[in-house]
Amino acid sequence: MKKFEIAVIPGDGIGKEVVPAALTVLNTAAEVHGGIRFDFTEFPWSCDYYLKHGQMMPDDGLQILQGFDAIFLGAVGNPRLVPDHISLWGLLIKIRREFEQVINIRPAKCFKGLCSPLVNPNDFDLIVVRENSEGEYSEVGGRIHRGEDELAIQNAVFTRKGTERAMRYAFELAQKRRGHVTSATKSNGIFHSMPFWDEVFNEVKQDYPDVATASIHIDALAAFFVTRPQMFDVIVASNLFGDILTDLGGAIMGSIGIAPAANINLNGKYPSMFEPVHGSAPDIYGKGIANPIGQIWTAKMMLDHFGEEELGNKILKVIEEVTEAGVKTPDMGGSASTREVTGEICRRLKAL
Ligand SMILES: NC(=O)c1ccc[n+]([C@@H]2O[C@H](COP(=O)([O-])OP(=O)(O)OC[C@H]3O[C@@H](n4cnc5c(N)ncnc54)[C@H](O)[C@@H]3O)[C@@H](O)[C@H]2O)c1
Ligand SMILES: O=C(O)C[C@@H](O)C(=O)O
Ligand SMILES: [K+]
Ligand SMILES: [Mn+2]
Repeated sequence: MKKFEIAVIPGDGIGKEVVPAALTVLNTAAEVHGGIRFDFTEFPWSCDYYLKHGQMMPDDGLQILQGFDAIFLGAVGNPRLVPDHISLWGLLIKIRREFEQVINIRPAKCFKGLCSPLVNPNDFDLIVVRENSEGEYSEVGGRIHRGEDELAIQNAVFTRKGTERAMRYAFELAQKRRGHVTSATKSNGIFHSMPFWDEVFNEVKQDYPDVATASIHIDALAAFFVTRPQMFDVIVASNLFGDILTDLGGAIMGSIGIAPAANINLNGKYPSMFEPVHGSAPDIYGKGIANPIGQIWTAKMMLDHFGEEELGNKILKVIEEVTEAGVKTPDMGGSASTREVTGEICRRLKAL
């Protein structure tokens, strides 16, 4: 029996609804498999925790997490209680950074049974490789002269190491897929970092002559996500561009509530973290209607990471069957609850 030790952080808002749903599916998947087991250890780190303790996680939080095979997280953020930059940098981004989860992979594809808002919802199947450790997400800068003459400076940080690492990951992924990488750039408007990004891309691509490439400005690229998403295979993007593109990836699938993500530690020193693209959705929290598919598909990505691709593929297949059968939450145009969608996924998984 293979055993996986998973640290579970439901976090805030609908994280507390979709994480338990995904754990139910994971337990069902383990039953179906017969040879694996999950040990879940839950941590209450969240904005509620912050209100009680003055921090998003305890001082030794990272030390505690380090011993696990993976971290399974829901969402972080409750702007009514804690400013977003405090809560995210205190938990989600802290873990990404300290655990050197330098790549964030976020697939999007045309899904059976989903109602895409696209006029021409052509078959598309793309994956965004988001640089996850630097770029526009930086603590370098500051604010002075509070008041009328206030000034805010936010520096972006692009290292050759981080840029090249994300690009190489994208090329290697493309070699296993349809052999195409698109670089998301903005070297017409961003004077230093994006020309640098382009230079590194042009260097790195020389090492992958079997992979075709394109370099497209992020504004045009965003439009192409809507008008012809089928043109993309792998897209490599900076931290912020990748963030924005992947909400859009969710939207063109039919709902941001189904988009999955994986924060990957490449050097094996720390666990990787699995959390969907969406946030804590305070507008629907507590109604029992959050779409659990993003979190469940994220669980599938965790299984892939563990080398259990076959089981992961079964989960994805069942998710598609369930949406095709019309068991969908309201964000996808259905009327099912989180619990009903989860129950149907488990039922079909057992019946496979
Ligand atoms: N990775 C993360 O933990 C993460 C990601 C994004 C936002 N956030 C945080 O979440 C909070 C809310 O942010 P936001 O409103 O910008 O983004 P959001 O993703 O939480 O919500 C955007 C919209 O999508 C809907 N939505 C999201 N997930 C859904 C699901 N599973 N099922 C059905 N509908 C869903 C919401 O109801 C809302 O209308 C903020 O505090 C933000 O900082 C956290
Ligand atoms: O900005 C972030 O990275 C937080 C959230 O929007 C995400 O996509 O994970
Ligand atoms: K999330
Ligand atoms: Mn985001």
